[in-house]
Amino acid sequence: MTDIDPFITGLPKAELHLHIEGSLEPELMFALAERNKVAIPFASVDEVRAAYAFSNLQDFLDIYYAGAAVLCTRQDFHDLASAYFARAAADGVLHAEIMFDPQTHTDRGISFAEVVEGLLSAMAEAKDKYGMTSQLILCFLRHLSEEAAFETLRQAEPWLDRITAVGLDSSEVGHPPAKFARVFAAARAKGLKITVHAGEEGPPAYVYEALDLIGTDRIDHGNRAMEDPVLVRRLREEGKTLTVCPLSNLKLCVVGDLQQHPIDRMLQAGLAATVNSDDPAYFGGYIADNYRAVAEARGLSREHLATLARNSFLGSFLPSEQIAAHIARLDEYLATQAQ
Ligand code: HPA
Ligand SMILES: [Zn+2]
Repeated sequence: MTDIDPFITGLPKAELHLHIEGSLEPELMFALAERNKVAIPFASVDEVRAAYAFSNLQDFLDIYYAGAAVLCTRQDFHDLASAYFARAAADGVLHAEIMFDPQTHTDRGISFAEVVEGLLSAMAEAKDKYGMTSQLILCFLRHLSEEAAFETLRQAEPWLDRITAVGLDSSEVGHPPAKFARVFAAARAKGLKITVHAGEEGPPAYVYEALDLIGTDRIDHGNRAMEDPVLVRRLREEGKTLTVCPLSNLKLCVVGDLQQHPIDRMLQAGLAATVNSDDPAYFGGYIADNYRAVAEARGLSREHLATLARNSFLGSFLPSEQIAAHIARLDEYLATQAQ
């Protein structure tokens, strides 16, 4: 433990890039497999953890979708999210924007209602227990068709007042944002915000498509935007939030090691970068672990860390009064730390 550790844990922050299915810890995976009588291809928790050695995004996704098969009932989704909120609260998270992948579940015959109602009840509980605010981001799986995404948006209709945004995730290369331009336009017309995974493994061209063809409000990851100075200038000028996930980048070999992670170069370039956990149960750390990992590897100062936390509130989909209230908490915290 270094003296930066308690500063990071206590730092008020928002988590903007978290796949709730990616917070399924092996212990809960086993408990749910038992509860639902679902077979999983692992004999023990240790065996599950040993399987978490990935060389790219697809390696991870194959295991991640297999693990999600234990999630069947509203109670399962509640328990999953409840465990995440407890962990996030301990890491100083005041606000969490939770991505979920309905198609992973509806394609197995689980109803959209089971998934979303379980998540919503855990969100209400997190507000009561920790005062944590949260929002839902419905993600379309980009390896599936445009038609399937439209069908998912249709299924979400009764809950659209409780879903804040739509996102795009899963296998990036070969599935450019352009494939979903029409479904995002339909979602936008229904008042939903938009965030798109782009530039994790895909080229800068996919980031341009997310901006130009989808009008995305945020970019999830965005690492490869750093290859294109014109794109970097545009992201800065438009104040686009990037939801960066350092331990994910390490585990999926987007960076060779954290010493090469671009987070401080992003800040240096004036980009609205944030730090997030992506799939914490699979990548070896929750949000504070991600802050700590880059703080150490890149020698980030307290000012850098405070900027990342500030960016997380500013980039959230909360109404401006709530953003201001969260930032006031951050400023109070920073004032106590300066004494
Ligand atoms: O990092 C990711 N990238 C794309 N899809 C995902 N689904 C969960 N995590 C990810
Ligand atoms: Zn992600």
